[in-house]
Amino acid sequence: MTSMAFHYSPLARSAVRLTNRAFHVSPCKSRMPACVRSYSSYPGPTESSSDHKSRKKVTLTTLERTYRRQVPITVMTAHDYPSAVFVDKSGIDMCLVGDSLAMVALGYDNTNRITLDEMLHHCRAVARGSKHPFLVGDLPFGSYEASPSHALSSSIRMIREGHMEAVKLEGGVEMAETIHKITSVGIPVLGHVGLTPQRAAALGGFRVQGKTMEKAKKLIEDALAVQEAGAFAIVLEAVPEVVAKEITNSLKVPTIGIGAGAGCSGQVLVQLDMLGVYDKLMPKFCKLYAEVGKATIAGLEQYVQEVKNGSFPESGTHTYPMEKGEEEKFLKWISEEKRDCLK
Ligand SMILES: Nc1nc(=O)c2c([nH]1)NC[C@@H]1CN(c3ccc(C(=O)N[C@@H](CCC(=O)O)C(=O)O)cc3)CN21
Ligand SMILES: CC(C)C(=O)C(=O)O
Repeated sequence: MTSMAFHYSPLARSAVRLTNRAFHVSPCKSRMPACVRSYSSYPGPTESSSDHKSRKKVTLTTLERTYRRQVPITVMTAHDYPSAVFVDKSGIDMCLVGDSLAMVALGYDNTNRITLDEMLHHCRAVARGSKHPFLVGDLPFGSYEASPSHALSSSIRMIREGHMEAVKLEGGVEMAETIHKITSVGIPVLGHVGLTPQRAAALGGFRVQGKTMEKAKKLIEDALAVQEAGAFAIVLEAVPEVVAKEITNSLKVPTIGIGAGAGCSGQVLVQLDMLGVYDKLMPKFCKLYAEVGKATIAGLEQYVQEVKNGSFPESGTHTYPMEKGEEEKFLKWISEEKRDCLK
């Protein structure tokens, strides 16, 4: 496709050049639920600060408006129902079922083992939990590289069987024809350039990309090709801050950075990393926002201790009574049975 060849020139950059400042978004008011059912000792879920009940569904139009207003787009991964509910409740704009789940949720050493069928299983669970964010499913390794039509059938499955609204795929200039094919039938595509983990072996591991002038130029060409092929946004993973900023300024679509600095139009992190759950790998770019892993182990250890010493479960609190008067009758019958047995 000759039309897909891009030659970057800093002078020919898009007119919609955005300055990426830190934008202050006023927090939504928090509201307690009017009525909390309490038929068990579990008090029920509480409302988060983003007041998810009154939230509108995020669509491509919403995302475009957010980008135009220069408000950073928030993206977070989810891989199952509870992690999707957390994303939904916290006011995140876009929920990504990333193939990093192969590592963080399934324990593989890289992302290439997971199949499309396995991804679809996780995507459906996420779709059940995340009702407001825009939903993107990652096309896993092997499900889109062979040909544009192979990629299109995988994308259709992602929408129909995975209940996602868009797909993400890794690659630059070489994937432009594929992205064009998918977007031309109305399936939104999120591009992904820079460190593309599915190609980690060829890249020599999970390495920062675009560290030399020549490699940075190639990244800009890749991003422009992905944009021109119809991607609605592009993930920039592990690229120097200055390069990510320049790519962002060159594009008419938002960039979603991960390890790419604050100059991007939005940010994404892997949920189990930023919550301090996954402990095998912690990329330099990841900030720890909670220590859920530590809290979980402390909770489990206390449970072990209390079961062993008999303080859990507590009678009356975690137990069920018989109907009124039935316990006495039952105990009396038991003692009579025992007496009969001893005869
Ligand atoms: N749990 C998890 N979090 C992720 O963010 C993530 C995955 N898994 N798996 C797929 C990719 C791989 N990612 C990674 C993993 C490690 C580094 C990392 O440690 N990079 C080194 C720099 C190496 C170099 O100099 O090139 C670093 O210091 O951050 C970066 C991205 C991001 N993705
Ligand atoms: C980190 C994001 C961008 C991703 O690709 C994933 O979670 O797989």
